Amino acid sequence: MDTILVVNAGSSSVKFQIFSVECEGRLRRQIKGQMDGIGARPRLKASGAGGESLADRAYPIEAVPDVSTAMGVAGAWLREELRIHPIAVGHRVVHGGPDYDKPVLIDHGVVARLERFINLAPLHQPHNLAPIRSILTNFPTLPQVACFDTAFHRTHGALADYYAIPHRLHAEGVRRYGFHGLSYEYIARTLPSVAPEIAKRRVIVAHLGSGASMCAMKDGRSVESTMGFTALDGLPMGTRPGQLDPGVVLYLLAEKGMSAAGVQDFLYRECGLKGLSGVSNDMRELERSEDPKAKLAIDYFAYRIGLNAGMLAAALQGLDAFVFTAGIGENSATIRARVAEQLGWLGVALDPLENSRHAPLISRSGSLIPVYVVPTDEELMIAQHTLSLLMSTPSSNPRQERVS
Ligand SMILES: Nc1ncnc2c1ncn2[C@@H]1O[C@H](COP(=O)(O)OP(=O)(O)O)[C@@H](O)[C@H]1O
Ligand SMILES: CC(=O)OP(=O)(O)O
Ligand SMILES: [Mg+2]
Repeated sequence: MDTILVVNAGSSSVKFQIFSVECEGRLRRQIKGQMDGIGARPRLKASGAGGESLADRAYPIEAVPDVSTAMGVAGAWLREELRIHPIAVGHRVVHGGPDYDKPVLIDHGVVARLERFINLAPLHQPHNLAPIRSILTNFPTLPQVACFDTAFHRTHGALADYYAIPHRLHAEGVRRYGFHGLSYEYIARTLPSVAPEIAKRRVIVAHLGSGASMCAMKDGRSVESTMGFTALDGLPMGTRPGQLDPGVVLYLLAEKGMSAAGVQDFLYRECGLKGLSGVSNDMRELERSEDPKAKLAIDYFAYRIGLNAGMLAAALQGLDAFVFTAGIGENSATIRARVAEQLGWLGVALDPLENSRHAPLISRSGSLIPVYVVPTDEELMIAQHTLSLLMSTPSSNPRQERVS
């Protein structure tokens, strides 16, 4: 059986999936797993196509100290115990910079170019590149494909690409990229089947997970996004503040004597829902908490989503539908209801029963703007890109280069 391994490496976890390549290039998910708690309480969990558990193993902290090691452990489990030898590996890479507007076959030159963006995505890029390097070293002939979070947004116009700073900085890459593009691309490709009446129209998609952003889409293409040069901008997130006056950064540097590295760490790890609530970065815990600051963090999250939706509706010059996706968007009826309240002025009216059931369409029949919940699937998107790139690049010839 020909299989594709998909790797989505985050700051403290490595998620992976195995897809089999069926006839006519169809993909079927065979295994879904993750190694999380890296550096704290490492645990490998995996399930098969029917949801049955294939592994649930805890490791001592020193056995899995980093993402690279985690990838090695998960890879050894797939190869040695399940005898899986993929024909290719597809990776999520968060930052592709100005040059990559589509997935690319990886070689050492590509890795060197992507290393330039490590400081622009410090929570993600180093972890995205670690498994790529480790596979390049250990299986140099195994084709690897990088799929970028930024690529989907490269269709946005020049006005959406600029900051009001001197042109020379734009020329060297200081631009508004936007992220979560693999998720938005999946939603754009899925809308024609789940909601054909709005797929070609003006849609705001809210990807609300640990990282959170919104994308203004028209005819399935990105027109605007709340994220910019880095994945810090826009909505408040688990540990990132979202939109922030750059004067705050100057204050931290000049008045608080923080170093650049200290500010980076602060902005990526200490702010957002965690900083504002002082309780947790996890929305489930905030929803359970009685602490008034947890309530404030939830209010702030919903308020900022409402404000940003107004901005994106202006970019689209109107709005025909709103879509929720990702961990919070797919699972939290409470947050969806709070966001819908913020969008009431646009004519959004939720159906509480459909919302509590996480139905695909959660607005009332009279709602001026229909509201959908569409589960995202970044991994399937990566597998599809990987397969099509392999098929269109004869030199990568996966069947000849299979590792055994
Ligand atoms: N049932 C739920 N209710 C509220 N929030 C949830 C629920 N399930 C997951 N979440 C939230 O989803 C977020 C993680 O989303 P996810 O898309 O998996 O993020 P990432 O891929 O960036 O790690 C966490 O904040 C988690 O609390
Ligand atoms: C880009 C980004 O914020 O990704 P994630 O939501 O996976 O942290
Ligand atoms: Mg994510």
